[in-house]
Amino acid sequence: MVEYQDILNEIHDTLSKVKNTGEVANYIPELAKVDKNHLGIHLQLITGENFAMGDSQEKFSIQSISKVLSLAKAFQLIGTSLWGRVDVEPSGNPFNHLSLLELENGIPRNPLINAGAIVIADVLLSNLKNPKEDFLNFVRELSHDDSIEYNNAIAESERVTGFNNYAAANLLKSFGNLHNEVEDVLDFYFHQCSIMMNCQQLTNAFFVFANKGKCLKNIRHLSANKVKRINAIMLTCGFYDEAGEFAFEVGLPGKSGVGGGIVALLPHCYTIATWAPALNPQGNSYLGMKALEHFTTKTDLSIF
Ligand SMILES: NC(=O)CC[C@H](N)C(=O)O
Repeated sequence: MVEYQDILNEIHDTLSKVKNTGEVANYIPELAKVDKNHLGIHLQLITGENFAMGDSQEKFSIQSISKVLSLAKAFQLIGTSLWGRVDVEPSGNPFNHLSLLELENGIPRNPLINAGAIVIADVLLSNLKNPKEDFLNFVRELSHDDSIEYNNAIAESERVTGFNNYAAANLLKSFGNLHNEVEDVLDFYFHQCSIMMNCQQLTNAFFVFANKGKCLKNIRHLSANKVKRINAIMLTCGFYDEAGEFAFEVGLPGKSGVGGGIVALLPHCYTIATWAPALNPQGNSYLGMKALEHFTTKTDLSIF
């Protein structure tokens, strides 16, 4: 029997002695206000048991973690026709890289880099009646939690400094791969990134990817086939130019966000979320990566 709580406590002790060389994201001014010394972990087993450590109940902005949830909704809505507008190859580049997009005629490398997520946002705008409301409801349904909300101050903070994302959206528009107006698509995108969740809520929302498409309450939201594809995209593209490093160190499909969150999962076994706001130079949580490396090494529970 694995002593999960002991392992989480050990990780906390080990990491509290590590010099945290990361920095909080400051290109979105609202995110720069967060204290970099938080550390939380929540573990949700497929059997229903839960284990937690540190600041696992504090909410933070999920940022790019939302890209997996928007992808799931878009895939649920329009199926495989999605792959005509966005590819499924790792980019090997930072999340906001632009030049590949021009070279590859406005087809983003994958749905988890910014340009890809902006195309997904466009798909949702075209296929949902009340896009922001409907998407938030989808996230709430997956998590079984109606308290989940957008953070308008963070969305606005990102909008006024979002020059790179405006560039990506305009490039996509020039190639005909954005059907709605740039301003409307980005308004949706900035809001999805602003969603506030804690580690436990993230493990609940991602349960569907560990459980062949069924959520914690055993309701089917996605087919097992779609979940297989989404997990493959998380494994190969979830950490941008550090996807190889995350597979090597941790060995799980997962997704990070510049709010300092990471969520990862072992199919048929567990979901786990970490929050530690200081980021490494690739934009992934410095201590979160270390915590997950310790966890899969100590438990010997990774996909490999
Ligand atoms: N990696 C991230 O979390 C980036 C998301 C952020 N909202 C951006 O578009 O820059």
